Amino acid sequence: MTRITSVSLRRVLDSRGNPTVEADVLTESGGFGRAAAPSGASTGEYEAIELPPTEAIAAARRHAVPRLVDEVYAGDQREVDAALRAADGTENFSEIGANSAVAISMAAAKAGADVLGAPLYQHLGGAFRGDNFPTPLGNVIGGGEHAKEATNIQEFLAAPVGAPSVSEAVFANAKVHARASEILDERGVPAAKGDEGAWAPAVSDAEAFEIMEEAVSDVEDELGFEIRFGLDIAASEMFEDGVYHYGDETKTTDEQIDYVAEMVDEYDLVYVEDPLDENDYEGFAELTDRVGDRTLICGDDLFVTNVDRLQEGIDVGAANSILIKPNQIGTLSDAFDAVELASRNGMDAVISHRSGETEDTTIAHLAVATDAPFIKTGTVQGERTAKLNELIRIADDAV
Ligand SMILES: O=C(O)[C@@H](CO)OP(=O)(O)O
Ligand SMILES: [Mg+2]
Repeated sequence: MTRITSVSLRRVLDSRGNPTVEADVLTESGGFGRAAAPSGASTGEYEAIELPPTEAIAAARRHAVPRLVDEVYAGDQREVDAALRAADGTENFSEIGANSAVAISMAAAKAGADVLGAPLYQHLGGAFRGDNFPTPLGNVIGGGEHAKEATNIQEFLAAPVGAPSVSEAVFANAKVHARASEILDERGVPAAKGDEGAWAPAVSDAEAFEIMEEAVSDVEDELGFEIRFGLDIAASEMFEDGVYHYGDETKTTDEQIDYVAEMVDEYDLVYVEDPLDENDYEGFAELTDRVGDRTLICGDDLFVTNVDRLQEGIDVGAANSILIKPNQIGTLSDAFDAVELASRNGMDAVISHRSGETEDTTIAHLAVATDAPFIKTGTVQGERTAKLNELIRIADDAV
């Protein structure tokens, strides 16, 4: 039997040194699952609500735990997540906190997998899951909300699309990260690291494009397979008073669309996330119309893993992919619904970490379970390598 017999919650450290919620779920037959909530810095306006961990834990103990313990089967994820929603009673988890909800949802999934003796990706993806692996999008240079005084564009992401295996892809991104450091050195530019372990040099976006192009092509030559790159512009963070702010310069929406379209062609970008403000479905649609045949235009803050917002986007052709972050919506069931709606409409679903992370590896399993073309989960740094190494283990049948 997989009935949940205990849910315990505690505060643990995240990678920024902030407290976050960790959940342990135990079942009648001895199944065990543990998971921790990640946390964003460049959060979308429409994300589910993250409460201060102490409050989220107290509220979840009061409202959610009694609805789970002795009531729900860990293997029945829909039932677990419905109990979380019922316990919360709001649209956006403002009562128990999306951080408590997602930690419990993921921990229950792991307990369910444990009971079955199956790896999590198989429990979530089913026996007839494909045998594809996601290409890791690796954050190599970044700024925005993740590092002060660095690039305006939040993330420059290496994408080893031609790697023959997930392991070679992971190591390729690490090489691009190392090569970018050498190039910065050659140019005499010192660089600290941002929240996700990307280099955070005080260079212009134009210079970051050059460095990425050089780093990617050097590693491509060395390894002999295709490596491209992409961006998370996180444009909502730049958008104020109707214009996009690049330091002292500004761009109107039309100029922003032209700029991104030009960069897609000049650098053969494989992926562009949040090129426009989170409320600008029309701008997204125009850009997708212009370049969506040759690159992924991905909605993160635009869709916030929410099926209603995604449906709005589908109706106007606002993007051709969606970023999936379980904590933006609060449960794995909701995240799966978003993946399903996207794929029914011919859109790609890309699975993603947050800038504040823990050693939790759930998203590696989620990416394999959902057959995601890409997973965005950093390049180096422990909380990022936890997921990358888990992908290697999954490919090696070692989880
Ligand atoms: O914008 C993003 O895609 C993420 C992760 O890279 O950042 P944050 O978690 O700060 O929202
Ligand atoms: Mg983003």
